[in-house]
Amino acid sequence: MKNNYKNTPRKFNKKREEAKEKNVIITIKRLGINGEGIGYYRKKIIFIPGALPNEVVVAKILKEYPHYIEAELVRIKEKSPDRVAFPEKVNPNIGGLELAHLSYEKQLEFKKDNVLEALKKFHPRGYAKYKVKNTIPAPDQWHYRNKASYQIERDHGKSKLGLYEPNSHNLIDLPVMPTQSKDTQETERAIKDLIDKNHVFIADRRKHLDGIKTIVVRQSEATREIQATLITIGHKIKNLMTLAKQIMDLPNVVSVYQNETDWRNPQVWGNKTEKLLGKNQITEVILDRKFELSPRAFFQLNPVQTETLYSEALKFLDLTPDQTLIDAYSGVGTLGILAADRVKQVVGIETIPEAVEDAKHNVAINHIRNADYFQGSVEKVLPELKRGGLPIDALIVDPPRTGLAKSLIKTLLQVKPTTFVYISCNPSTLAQDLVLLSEAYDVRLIENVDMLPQTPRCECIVKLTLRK
Ligand SMILES: C[S@@+](CC[C@H](N)C(=O)[O-])C[C@H]1O[C@@H](n2cnc3c(N)ncnc32)[C@H](O)[C@@H]1O
Repeated sequence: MKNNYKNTPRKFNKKREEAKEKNVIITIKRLGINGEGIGYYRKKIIFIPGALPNEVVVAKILKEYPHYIEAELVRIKEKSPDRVAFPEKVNPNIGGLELAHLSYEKQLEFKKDNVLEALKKFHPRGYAKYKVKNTIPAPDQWHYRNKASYQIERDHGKSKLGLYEPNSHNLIDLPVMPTQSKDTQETERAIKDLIDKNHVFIADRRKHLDGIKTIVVRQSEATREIQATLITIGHKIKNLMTLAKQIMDLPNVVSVYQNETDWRNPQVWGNKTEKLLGKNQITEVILDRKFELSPRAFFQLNPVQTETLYSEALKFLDLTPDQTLIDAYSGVGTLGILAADRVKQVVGIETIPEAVEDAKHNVAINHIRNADYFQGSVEKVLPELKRGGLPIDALIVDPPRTGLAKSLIKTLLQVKPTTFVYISCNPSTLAQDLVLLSEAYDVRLIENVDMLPQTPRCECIVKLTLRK
């Protein structure tokens, strides 16, 4: 098999250029949580992205730290039977394809092991008895992402559109991204061409130039509608409206937004979002319910697996008609709306105001009468609702990668909902949260759904049972 790493020109950032160049031969022992090969060199752990367990590789040391070494794969001397060909014409340095050189079967095993390793590391009470099920595979392992968020830059008079190499300012132009859906990829590239054609400014930090910084394209799987958002540095960008009109003429585009940010903001999105043209939202359908989505609202980006994830979560919830279900970290209201006909009432909590507006609207369009959504942080709003007399007997939490706030865990250990399901996209914060939650709850079952093939990421569903 061709060694895809051998002929790939790799760009080095400054830190790497300064690093001492040194080639070493390493036997890879296992994969790290980010999918990198791990071996040992002079008793120090050495991380080699792109290398697989049981391979013998030649690696170049990039940087040596007191407890570990970062290295780059130069050549594979002994290849793993689990290695598969890395997609052609794709730069292996981009994020999102960290496991694309590993067979899919082994990717699924890796994702389960990642959960087991996190449990072993933080050892919540009784963890050895947790049943972690085999990872549910995704039917489509390529072209599944229905949202793209690409950065745009001008480099020597030519524009580049793609993703930054992890931990660097090196933007990799991405004419091909094999996990991205064809429509979102083509729309991104078409918008880039229109930016060039209309001479719309691209933001430039060094020259203090306002302009477009990021292009976000999201498509509904059900209706095929596309929403495009131009994230800009500064508000007034010359020819932006002309550009928006031309974007509206692209296939399936129904809505164009501008989101404004500034260089001080480390996040992709700024706080001001304004519709330029078209519809307010695009409509997605999940398990026969409709969901209208504003640009900033979170929504899973693998629509086929989203149905699997939510179906499994609903099974785990095991609700009864007398219960009040709290949908914590509710986004546009998905889980609560899907569960509404099984309980007395649903109360959702979410920080992003636009997502809360979407959730309320989604309640209405699905003709649901027993669900309400509140804006604010779960750690603040949940105790307020409790003080106001709301019964909290069923709870689903679906936090971001950072997991649950300690103050929220404290509240939960006092409130003790009898039905409790935790959806997590980060086994490490999940395991740490379980250390505290296992003071009052047992964990019997963890389901793992592969939402993002070719990446080390996984989505766990945990059923917590209140100890008697
Ligand atoms: C992983 S998403 C889950 C969304 C939703 N459950 C779904 O399946 O689409 C996490 C959501 O939590 C929101 N969020 C982040 N921190 C929060 C907090 N402290 N309190 C409430 N919501 C929060 C984010 O805006 C995002 O919508």
